[in-house]
Amino acid sequence: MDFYLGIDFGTSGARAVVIDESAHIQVQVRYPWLEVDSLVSSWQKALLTLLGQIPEQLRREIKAIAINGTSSTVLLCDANGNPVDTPLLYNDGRGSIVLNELRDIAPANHTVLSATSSLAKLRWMMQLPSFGEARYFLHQADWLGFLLHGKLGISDYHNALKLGYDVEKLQYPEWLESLQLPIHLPKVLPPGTPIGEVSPEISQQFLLPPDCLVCAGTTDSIAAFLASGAKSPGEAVTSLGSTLVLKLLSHTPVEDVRYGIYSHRLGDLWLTGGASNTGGAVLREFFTDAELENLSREIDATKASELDYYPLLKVGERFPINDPNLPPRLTPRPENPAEFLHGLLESIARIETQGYELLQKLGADSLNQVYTAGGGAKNPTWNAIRQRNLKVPVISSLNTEAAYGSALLAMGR
Ligand SMILES: Nc1ncnc2c1ncn2[C@@H]1O[C@H](COP(=O)(O)OP(=O)(O)O)[C@@H](O)[C@H]1O
Ligand SMILES: O=C(CO)[C@H](O)[C@H](O)COP(=O)(O)O
Repeated sequence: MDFYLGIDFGTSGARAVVIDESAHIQVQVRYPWLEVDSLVSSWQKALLTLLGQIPEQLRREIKAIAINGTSSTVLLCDANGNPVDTPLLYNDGRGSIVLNELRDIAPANHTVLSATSSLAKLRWMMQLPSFGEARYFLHQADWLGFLLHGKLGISDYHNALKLGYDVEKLQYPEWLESLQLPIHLPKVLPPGTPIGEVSPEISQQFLLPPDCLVCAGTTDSIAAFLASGAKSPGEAVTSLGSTLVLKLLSHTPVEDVRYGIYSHRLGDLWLTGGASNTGGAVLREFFTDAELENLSREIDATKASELDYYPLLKVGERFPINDPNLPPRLTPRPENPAEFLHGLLESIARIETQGYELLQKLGADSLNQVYTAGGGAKNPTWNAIRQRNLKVPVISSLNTEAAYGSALLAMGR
């Protein structure tokens, strides 16, 4: 029997899922980030540890692998694929200082005109002393794929969107090519396209078949969409992970950088959406997962909390307000922890609702139901609060793990 491996590199950790030809899960393993390592060494350690945790008899039958990373997490590498500096994570807003320069280069209202876009990060990185050694600009998923197949500088059009890649014409646009940037931008393939076989070293080290294919990957929120089972325009997936990410499947794309809205291509349809900096990471600042579960049970989801927060860990928001200077709003904080949590869950639900209303106002298909992915999906109280705000059914996903979606991508689904 053939098996397929999906690996999700998220904010709080990495996860791997192996499925069989009927998409049934055979094994799933997790690797939480440890503070001790540098980013790239923790990514590499996670990749190799997760591979090693898959039972040998399954590894020997894996036919294809796909990896998703967090979107617009980027790094510079030398000619051998060695990172030359620290990566910039998806929500890093240092690109804000180059936005005026980008506005003179890119078309008005283009997705790259965000402080956290991959192109803004690249322009910021160009002033680093280490840039002189850099030969490739890669996304997290591209570099991790390279560790397995050994081919440097290959990406997918989901990860490449925020670099400025034109996902309608399937090419880098003229205005970007004409910059003649002194670095290789990745070659871009459709997500799930086989890039090559695992390297002989990886095949021998992990007893993977020599002809095991590594495929072009995707981003974590799109992998979560693929995992959910959503298929028809009007269906949406909200990723309630460390961040809040919305994806509403539509017949037409929507792009409006004023609100941090962009659209990913999915076959001949479009995943309209955006990624907020609010989400589970803010909850984790105040509550353990066990406290979230226990305190949520004390909340009456039929009643709206009067507390009106904008839950952020630090200054800066991407969507539905695209403002690198937006401050967190987390007061007044009630004595009762359940009341405080109710305010946080309700406020994040209001941001989610505002996001979907904006997408529909700007031309996306009408929302008819919302699947949920990520760690927050397991909270029935939150799902009920969200359903009350969204006024459409909030239903359970086929699978809430992005790694399952990447395994489906590897299988060619
Ligand atoms: N019962 C719960 N209710 C709400 N949120 C939860 C619950 N359990 C975990 N979470 C949140 O899920 C998040 C982790 O989800 P996950 O999908 O692993 O995130 P990511 O992929 O972004 O790292 C944490 O930030 C945590 O706050
Ligand atoms: O918030 C994030 C991390 O979880 C990423 O930005 C997320 O992947 C959203 O980006 P995209 O819509 O391109 O997938």
